[in-house]
Amino acid sequence: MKPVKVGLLGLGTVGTGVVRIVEGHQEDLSSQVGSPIIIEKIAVKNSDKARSIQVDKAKLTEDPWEVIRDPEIDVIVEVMGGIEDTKAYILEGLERGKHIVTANKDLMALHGSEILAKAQEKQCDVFYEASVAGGIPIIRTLIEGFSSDRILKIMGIVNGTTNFILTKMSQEGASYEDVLEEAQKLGYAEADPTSDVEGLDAARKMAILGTLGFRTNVELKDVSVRGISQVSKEDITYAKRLGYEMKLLGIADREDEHVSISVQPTMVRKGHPIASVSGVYNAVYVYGEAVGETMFYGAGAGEMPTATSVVADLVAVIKNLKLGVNGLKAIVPYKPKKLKNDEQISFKNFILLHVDDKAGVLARITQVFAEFGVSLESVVQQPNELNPEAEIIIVTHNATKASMDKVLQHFEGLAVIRKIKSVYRVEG
Ligand SMILES: NC(=O)C1=CN([C@@H]2O[C@H](COP(=O)(O)OP(=O)(O)OC[C@H]3O[C@@H](n4cnc5c(N)ncnc54)[C@H](OP(=O)(O)O)[C@@H]3O)[C@@H](O)[C@H]2O)C=CC1
Ligand SMILES: N[C@@H](CC=O)C(=O)O
Ligand code: NA
Repeated sequence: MKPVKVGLLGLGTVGTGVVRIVEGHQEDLSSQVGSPIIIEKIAVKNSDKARSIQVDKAKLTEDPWEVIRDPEIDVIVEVMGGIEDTKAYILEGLERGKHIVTANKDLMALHGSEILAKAQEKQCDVFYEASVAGGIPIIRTLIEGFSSDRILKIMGIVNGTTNFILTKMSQEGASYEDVLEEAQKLGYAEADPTSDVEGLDAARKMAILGTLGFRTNVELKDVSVRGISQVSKEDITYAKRLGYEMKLLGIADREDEHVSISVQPTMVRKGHPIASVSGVYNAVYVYGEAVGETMFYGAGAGEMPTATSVVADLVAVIKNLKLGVNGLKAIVPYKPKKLKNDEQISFKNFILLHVDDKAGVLARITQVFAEFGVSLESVVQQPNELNPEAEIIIVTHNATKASMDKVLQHFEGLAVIRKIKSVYRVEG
């Protein structure tokens, strides 16, 4: 029973959880893999920093290369974040025959195919369950659970920080800035929270899910992204009044082998299972041709949920080590990529307009929709209490993105429309 030696890159929110679980669940873990698991070395930025757990100082180093080059280490667990330097550490680790577990979606979304190719060449494992929806085993589910099905749609609340913010804004009327600060304190937000609130973090996760779900190489540049920084309390109030919850939703779908992947604030009808996912919780809804609707729910960020996935990957690597089957190719993105164009992408829309309060305005507006072939589900006009203008709230039926863009372009030049206040995708 030779112990398996692990090198840890990073001892922040996630790294601390990894140490807690490896130490706290040692008996259970070693009985599953057949040998003790030892965290041999840990790279940190500042080895003098006070930590919330006790670690043997002799294990700490400020030089990640020391971990990578240690011949005793079998598996590298990368939970320090970063892209270019981190990629170099991981590639060198693989070159030296070390298996990799990472929580780093930034890295996997941008360089996943190169890293996985290197892993293949070296017959090593690279597992990255924590990179999408922290504590939810969604990557394993797409690779193994749905290996027999053909996935048509994936919808995900895959960023805990923004779901936490939108929930607090909706339920408590809290301000965007205050809630963001709270999410940072709780360890949910990225080092630079712009990537959370502007949707980039979710886009990276959707690129990973899209690749696994559709077996085609979805790259970050294929994902259209809009974040939540422009979502106002007023928008959230309207959403609730109409029976929707505002969510930052990643949506990946395919029809006839053409795919589209996007991230945007979306009004989700309250009856849909994803509408009730609140706080830091994440959920991934998967629709498969054979299985139909499924949904996976759990904490998407935070120390212990994320570390659970990291350590589960570690267990998987060690089991493979014992069986001598590391480096098996799990998902091959073998399909040529065909992205939908704007004529093929279609969804329902919510539009809030501020307009002149006079006769004929509503007719003029509905005429524009008709001109571009957009059919309407509902239209409500109400006076604006503060201004001598009216508000028109429109929900369309499914409309192509191309025709909606034309409608909105036309509205820009229409004198009776004072302002296109908000436009959101509607789901559910
Ligand atoms: N936080 C979360 O809920 C989740 C995070 N992730 C991902 O996990 C990874 C880690 O996140 P998180 O734990 O929150 O990050 P933290 O910022 O809390 O921790 C980063 C750790 O890495 C160390 N580190 C940073 N740069 C270097 C460097 N150049 N050399 C050596 N050590 C370094 C830091 O050292 P020091 O302690 O000395 O500062 C720290 O221990 C990221 O990729 C993140 O995207 C994924 C899912 C959820
Ligand atoms: N910042 C991310 C952390 C997990 O990936 C989030 O808020 O979901
Ligand atoms: Na996960």
